[in-house]
Amino acid sequence: MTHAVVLGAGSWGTAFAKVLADAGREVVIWARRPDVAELINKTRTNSDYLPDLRLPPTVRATADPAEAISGADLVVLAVPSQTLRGNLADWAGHLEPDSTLVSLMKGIELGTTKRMSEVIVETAGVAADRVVVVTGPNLAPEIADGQIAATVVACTDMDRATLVQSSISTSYLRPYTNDDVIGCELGGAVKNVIALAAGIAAGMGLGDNTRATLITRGLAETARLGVALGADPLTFAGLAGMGDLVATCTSPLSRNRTFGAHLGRGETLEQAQRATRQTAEGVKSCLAIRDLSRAHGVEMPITEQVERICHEGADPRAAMAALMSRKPRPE
Ligand SMILES: NC(=O)C1=CN([C@@H]2O[C@H](COP(=O)(O)OP(=O)(O)OC[C@H]3O[C@@H](n4cnc5c(N)ncnc54)[C@H](O)[C@@H]3O)[C@@H](O)[C@H]2O)C=CC1
Ligand SMILES: O=C(CO)COP(=O)(O)O
Repeated sequence: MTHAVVLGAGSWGTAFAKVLADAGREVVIWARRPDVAELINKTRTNSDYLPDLRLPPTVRATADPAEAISGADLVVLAVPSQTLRGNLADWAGHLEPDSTLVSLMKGIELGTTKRMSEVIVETAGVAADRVVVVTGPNLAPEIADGQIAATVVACTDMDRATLVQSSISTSYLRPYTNDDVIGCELGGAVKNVIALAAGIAAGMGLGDNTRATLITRGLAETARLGVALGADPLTFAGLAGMGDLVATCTSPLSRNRTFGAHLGRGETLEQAQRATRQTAEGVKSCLAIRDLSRAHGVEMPITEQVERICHEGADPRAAMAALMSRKPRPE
């Protein structure tokens, strides 16, 4: 009997394991720390990340990747974007032939400016049509709590997308298939940077007009980059675009938005990092997205300013002023 493996026992990996189990799959979670695997097996909880979640009995955990991966037909990757390449290089030898690789990551790789599915294809040596991206407005604590949401399952092979769709369909999560992998991945990665901007604005005491402006103009720059990279512009009006952007820019549960709020209150990057523990992907991805946009001659003014605040010590007020003093142009 095959099982699904979730590699990464953080917030989303753990909540996603519950989704798979609720949809009827046997699930093995790989945790980096043996004590986390032991805690999950003994108490059905992962209290560091999702203290209120109780995992179903069809989920078990291990810290041994070979044991977790062998026999799995569905391999879900839920580690930070910037460690994926190194992690997968260690794991690739254990993959079953023709298993489906599911990416939950929302980031762009530093240095290479590659999307996560590209990193997976390259590192695992698998065909692109074996890689499925799951992305949408899916804040882990709400999904873990069984609150209703929808998501997108993107793959160039619709049969594989449909297979993953049925593996994660539950009474509270409604997955839609999509064949625009580029657009879906960009929507997920760039919204983290725009959520940082929304958090920075909130931390500065700016209100709802500012947030709506950042969401809307953030979506415009995401779509501009997407089109330059071959995405379908309509994707950005969907769950992987607007949907995720709204959830992340408005929710206090978002780690990116929360991180931004620390910066907006005048803290340094190091102070914000000390105050927040979980992965805020936009902090690193903003550099890679900025590089990607410049390489393709696409203007991304919000991303540029977020990068300046995060990595060049720019003052949030000066960054906002720079955005407002740009040359007037039609919408
Ligand atoms: N948390 C959420 O609500 C959602 C997160 N995502 C995405 O899922 C991905 C994973 O994020 P989360 O689970 O939320 O992050 P997290 O910070 O909650 O957990 C990350 C996990 O990766 C592990 N990890 C850290 N460094 C590692 C390394 N070098 N090697 C292997 N494992 C390492 C940590 O121990 C932890 O278990 C991110 O790309 C995030 O953008 C996507 C949708 C929702
Ligand atoms: O991707 C997410 C919701 O869809 C989670 O956002 P954060 O990583 O900012 O918490």
